[in-house]
Amino acid sequence: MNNDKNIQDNSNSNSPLGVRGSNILDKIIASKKVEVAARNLSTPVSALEKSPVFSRKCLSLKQSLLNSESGIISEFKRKSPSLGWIHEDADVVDVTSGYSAAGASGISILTDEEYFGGTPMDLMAARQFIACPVLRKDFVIDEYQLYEAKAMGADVVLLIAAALTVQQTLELARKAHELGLEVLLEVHNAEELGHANDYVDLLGVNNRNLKTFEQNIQTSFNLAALIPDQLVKVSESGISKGETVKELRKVGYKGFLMGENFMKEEDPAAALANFIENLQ
Ligand SMILES: O=C(O)c1ccccc1NCC(=O)[C@H](O)[C@H](O)COP(=O)(O)O
Repeated sequence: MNNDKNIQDNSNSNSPLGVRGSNILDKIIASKKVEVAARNLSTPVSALEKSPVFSRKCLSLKQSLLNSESGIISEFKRKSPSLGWIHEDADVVDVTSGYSAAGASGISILTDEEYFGGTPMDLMAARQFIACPVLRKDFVIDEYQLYEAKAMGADVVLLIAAALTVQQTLELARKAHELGLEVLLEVHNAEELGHANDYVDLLGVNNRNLKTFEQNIQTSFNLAALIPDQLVKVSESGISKGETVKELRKVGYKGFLMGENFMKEEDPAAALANFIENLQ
C-alpha cells in the first residue's frame, strides 16, 4: 500500500502554532497585507530595482523539470503552520547548496517569517551559491512582492488560487512575466483551475488543503487529466515515497514539491540524495 495516498485528515486539530486549521490561509493573508504595506513604505520599488540581482536573467523551472531526471523541487522550510518547528536551526546555504549538489531540479525557499520561519535574506543568501531555479515560496497578494522576488534573485513565484481572484491572478501573473519571472499557479480543486491564464507556466496541485490542513495525494491524481497540456504539472505536499513519484509521473506530473520529508532530517541534502538514488 502506498501510504502517501492515505495521509490522515488533521483538519480539526489545533495546530502547533495555536491557529486553528480552518482559517489559517485567511490569517496568513491578513498578516501578509499588513507586512507588505509596511515593507512597501520602508523599501520602495525604486530601492528594490537597485538590487545587484534585479536585472539577472531568470532560470526556467519549467525547462529544468522538462529536462531533468528527478523532477524534485526540494523545499527549505524551518517550520510550518501544520507542524510547528521542523528544523529550527537549519542553515539555508548549507541545505540549499546540498540540495543543488544532490540533483534537485529546483529549490523552493519559504520567505515568510511569521508562519514558516523564513526571511527574504534566506533566498538572497542561497542565490549566491546555487545555479538551479529558485521558487520564492510565499503568499503573493500584491505586485510589490514580485519586485521583491526579483530583487532577492528568485526565478519563479507562487500564486495561490485560493488566496486570489481570477482577475488578481491574471494581473499578478502578467506582471511576473513582465519582470521575467515564471509563474507556478497552485490549485487544490477543479474549480480553482479556472484561475489559469496565458501567463502561467507551471500548474501545481497542492495535496494539502491550505484552509483545513487536510492532505491527500489522491487530489493530484484526480486533477491530472483536467490540467491543460501546455502547463507543466507539479504535485505539491505530503510526498514521502519514491513509489508516489513514480505513480504521479504516469499521470503526467513532471515536478514534485517536497519539504517536510527532507527538512525533518538532520541532513536534508543527504536525505534528498538518497531519495533520488532510490528513484532510479
Ligand atoms: O505546510 C503547511 O503547514 C502549510 C500551511 C498553510 C499554508 C501552506 C503550507 N505549506 C506550504 C506548502 O504548500 C508546502 O510547504 C509544500 O508544498 C511542501 O509540502 P510538504 O512536502 O508536505 O512539506
